Parts: sequence; C-alpha cells; structure tokens
Amino acid sequence: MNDIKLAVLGSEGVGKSALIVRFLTRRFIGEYASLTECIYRKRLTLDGRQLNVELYDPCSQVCAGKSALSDQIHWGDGFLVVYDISDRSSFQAAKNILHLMRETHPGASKRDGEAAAGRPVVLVGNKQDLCHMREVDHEEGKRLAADHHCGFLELSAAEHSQEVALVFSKVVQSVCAGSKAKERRRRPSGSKSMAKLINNVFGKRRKSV
Ligand SMILES: Nc1nc2c(ncn2[C@@H]2O[C@H](COP(=O)(O)OP(=O)(O)OP(=O)(O)O)[C@@H](O)[C@H]2O)c(=O)[nH]1
Repeated sequence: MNDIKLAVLGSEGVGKSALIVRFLTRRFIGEYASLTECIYRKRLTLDGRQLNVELYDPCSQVCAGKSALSDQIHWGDGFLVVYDISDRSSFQAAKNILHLMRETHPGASKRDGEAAAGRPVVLVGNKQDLCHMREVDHEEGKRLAADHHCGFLELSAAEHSQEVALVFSKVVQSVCAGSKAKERRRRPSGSKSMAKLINNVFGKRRKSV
C-alpha cells in the first residue's frame, strides 16, 4: 500500500489543523481557517518506501454529526483522535468517536493501536502547554486509550514539533505494517504458492501402488 489516508478527528478547536500544519510545515501558526474541510497531501519516505499520505482535516462546524463521522471513519486507514486536555467536553467527544469506531467495526482487532478493524488509532491529548488549566488527567486519557486498544500520548502542537512528527509517522508505519500483515494472510507463502503452480501445470501427483 503506497497511498495512505489519515483522518484527524476531534471536536471543535482541539487543534486538529494545528497538528496537521505542524506535521506538514514544522510550524505553529496560531490561527487556522476552519470553515472548510481539507485534504492535505504529503509524500513520505519510510523504510525506503515512497508513500503518498492524505491527511483529512474535517471542519467541525460543517462536518458535525454521526453520519459525517461515520463517513470519516470509513474513509481513513489510520486515525488521530484529538482532545484538548484543558477542555473536558472535548474529551467526552473523543470518547464518543472511539465508541462510534467500535460500533462501526465491532470485530475490531484487540491488538495495541488498533481500535477500528485493524486500522491504527492514536488518542492525542493536545495543548499540553496548558497543563495549568488541565481538566483531563493524563491517567484518564491513558485509561480511555487502553479501553479502546489504541495508542495514547499528550503533546502540544504549539510547542512540540518532534513529537507531532513522530505520532503521525507512527500511525503511517502502523498502517503499512497492518497492510503487509493482511497481505501475508491473504496470500499463501512463496513456497506454497509455487507448489500450487507446479501442481496446476503438471497435474496432481498420482499415488503409486
Ligand atoms: N495553547 C495551545 N493552543 C493551541 C494548540 N493547538 C492549537 N491551539 C489553538 O487552538 C485553537 C484551535 O486550533 P485549530 O487547529 O483551529 O483547531 P481545530 O480542531 O482544527 O478546530 P476546527 O477546525 O474548528 O474544528 C487555535 O487558536 C490554536 O492556536 C496547543 O498545542 N496549545
């Protein structure tokens, strides 16, 4: 898989655009246009592989509601679910998104970082620089992530350039690893498929009497 779709989800004002812009430009700008949804594109080289990454930044005002969210969940190969550590209501919204992911994909894998049917999810507590106004404990975030078998970290789009880059890269890496594993499960191993091919060409071996 060389085309990877990542959706950054979360309620209004949690810093979705700030995280994406930080990842794309390494800059924190402060104010972002938020009246339209956007898909950004970035080419990445990971383990020598060229990847085309699409990043979906929904517009919370326009794309609110369960059906829009379901569409976003179906669209993505991997997800960042973001809340603002200084805003409890945004944590509740993140919880609702994770619940909806579980409802949408009841057979979701129980492996770490996979809350949506083998598609990696990381729960991100943003605005860590506002910890003096904290409304959501680190432990609460960690527990919610564990309940939903997804990754977790707190960071600040305003202050942490490396951490932001790392979390996006980690999701991309997990998507690639997941798709490779799926591919392996679908295809028989090299020697087995070669045996099958030989069998098809020369016919089944007859038992000697
Ligand atoms: N202090 C602080 N402010 C932040 C951080 N990240 C984003 N913000 C601010 O939070 C506000 C909302 O950020 P956005 O990136 O527009 O949030 P959003 O989730 O994309 O918002 P919508 O598009 O309306 O859904 C802006 O004023 C940002 O400057 C952060 O890490 N720390």
